[in-house]
Amino acid sequence: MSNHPDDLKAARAENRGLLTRVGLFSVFVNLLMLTGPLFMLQIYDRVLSSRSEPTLVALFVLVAFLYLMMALLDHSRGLLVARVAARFQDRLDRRVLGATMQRLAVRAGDPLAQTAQRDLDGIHRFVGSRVFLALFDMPWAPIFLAAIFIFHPLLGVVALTGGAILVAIALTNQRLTKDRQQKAMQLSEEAMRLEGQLKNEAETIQSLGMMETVMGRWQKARRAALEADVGAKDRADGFSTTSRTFRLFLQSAILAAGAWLVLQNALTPGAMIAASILLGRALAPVDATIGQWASVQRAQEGWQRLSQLLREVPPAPQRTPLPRPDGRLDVQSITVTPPGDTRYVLRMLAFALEPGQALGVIGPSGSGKSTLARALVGSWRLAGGRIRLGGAPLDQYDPDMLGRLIGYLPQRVALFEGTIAENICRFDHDPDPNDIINAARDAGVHELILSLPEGYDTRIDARGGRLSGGQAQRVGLARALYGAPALLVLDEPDAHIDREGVAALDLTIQNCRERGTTVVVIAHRPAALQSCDLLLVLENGTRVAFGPHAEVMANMGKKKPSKFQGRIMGAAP
Ligand SMILES: Nc1ncnc2c1ncn2[C@@H]1O[C@H](COP(=O)(O)OP(=O)(O)OP(=O)(O)O)[C@@H](O)[C@H]1O
Repeated sequence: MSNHPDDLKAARAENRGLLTRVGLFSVFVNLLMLTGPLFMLQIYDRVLSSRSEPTLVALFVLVAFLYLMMALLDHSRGLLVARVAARFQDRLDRRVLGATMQRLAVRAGDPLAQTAQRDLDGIHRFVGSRVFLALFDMPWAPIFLAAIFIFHPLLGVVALTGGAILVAIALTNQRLTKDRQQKAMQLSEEAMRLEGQLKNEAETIQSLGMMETVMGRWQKARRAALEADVGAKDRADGFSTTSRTFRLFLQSAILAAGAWLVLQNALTPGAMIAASILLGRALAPVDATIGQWASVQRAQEGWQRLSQLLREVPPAPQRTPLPRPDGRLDVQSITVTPPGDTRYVLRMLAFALEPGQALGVIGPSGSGKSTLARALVGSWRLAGGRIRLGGAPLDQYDPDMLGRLIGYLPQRVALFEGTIAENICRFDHDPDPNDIINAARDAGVHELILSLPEGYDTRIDARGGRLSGGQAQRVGLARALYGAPALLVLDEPDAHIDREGVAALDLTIQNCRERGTTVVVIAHRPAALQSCDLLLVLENGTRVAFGPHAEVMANMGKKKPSKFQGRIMGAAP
């Protein structure tokens, strides 16, 4: 567990000044709430008995002024909490999305990361709402109840007993609705996740004729979420109605008790009415909180989940900027386990490359090639060993800087909504157009981009838009080459390309090598590895051969060929 300061608490502390003001305004608003009961007292006990019209007018003007003040203060605290909520969200937006991305990059589908942004929204909505203000009014309930005691102890006892019953209803509500609400939220999350997946894979679903079945699955998930939601709402509504009705009944009960006391000449009619109003004021925040309990709970649980996520994904520490490294790559006995897993997928793997060398990595499916690529680009942490680039361990580089030093073409190329140029320069704020064009030239995709209607300014969507799989992969290669990285890691760059594309790739690797860029290429087809001077063979996460390309191939040929070796040796370029 990290010992970095809790981001949520820090964001809350930043708003302490505003929240203190909300508290202060709440003091005055609650004091001004006494206007109604006091007015009532004066009308019944002073105006009606003295039959003085000037007193009535004076009191009325005073009351109008006090109510105006109360409205202004209440509105001001409403404005303040809206700003607190906005500031809180703005302070945490980047941090939460950053932690979400960091977590999802290594643990796809992580539940904490999936809900993080919605949790932050839930807190934002709660803090900016009236029910949040009700929490500031809550401490005044005992004071109002004590004031009722001053009128008459019997009224105080009625009010206190009623208040205790209402609090008991609130606590029971919390205990009994919690599980249902959690279940409803969880099912709704699942349905939303499924919906997101369906939208992303709409094309595949349609072409595989899966529309009916997946829609059925989705509808089942939605119905389950709806049913749970209705169940949770039913129970919450039951409590809310009980609490509201009981509060109204209590006001009548206190009026009845007051009337009885008036009949006994133990109380004035003004005090009877004032006590009833005071009771209403005292219990209003409890009632409001019960009515909006779902949003209170959502915010509370969201806070806990967010707090756990931010604790588990601390912000990247500030690194002393290192000088730009050369392409020396030293992989020192690394052991890698996939995030959230305990299996070793790479074990004690070691090799070293000099600037300008190119290493081809081959091995059967599941042997750990992509895992090596992820470890080399620093996206998967090492369980043991070290990787050094230009002499410095990868974790000593600033992550963004590392991203620029290492060009990476993942197995599944993901492009982003924007122009081709923006995609190549990774949405750099102030890119040098020459760097973009050079990267595209190096990737052999410049001519192709020029042939598009708007050239480099052609807009594409997340799926590549009008680009074919092979074209998207070459744009991905240009993106990897942008900024002349010190190390280039290509994971199956030949997956979607034809013979011509393979020749272009070969040229790209040669050019990189001449510039001193170290290249690691993972490929199934030997043709894609022609310009690699070294070969690494992986099997079951361990190194079974490493050395000059020709030597490794020759040795593999001498051994009794395994199914995989046979494929590699026999495959035509
Ligand atoms: N995110 C993950 N979580 C858990 N295990 C994983 C994860 N990604 C890969 N693995 C496991 O790690 C092992 C190595 O996978 P890797 O993707 O590195 O193989 P590969 O050699 O690149 O295979 P291929 O040639 O099919 O792409 C496999 O057994 C795989 O099941």
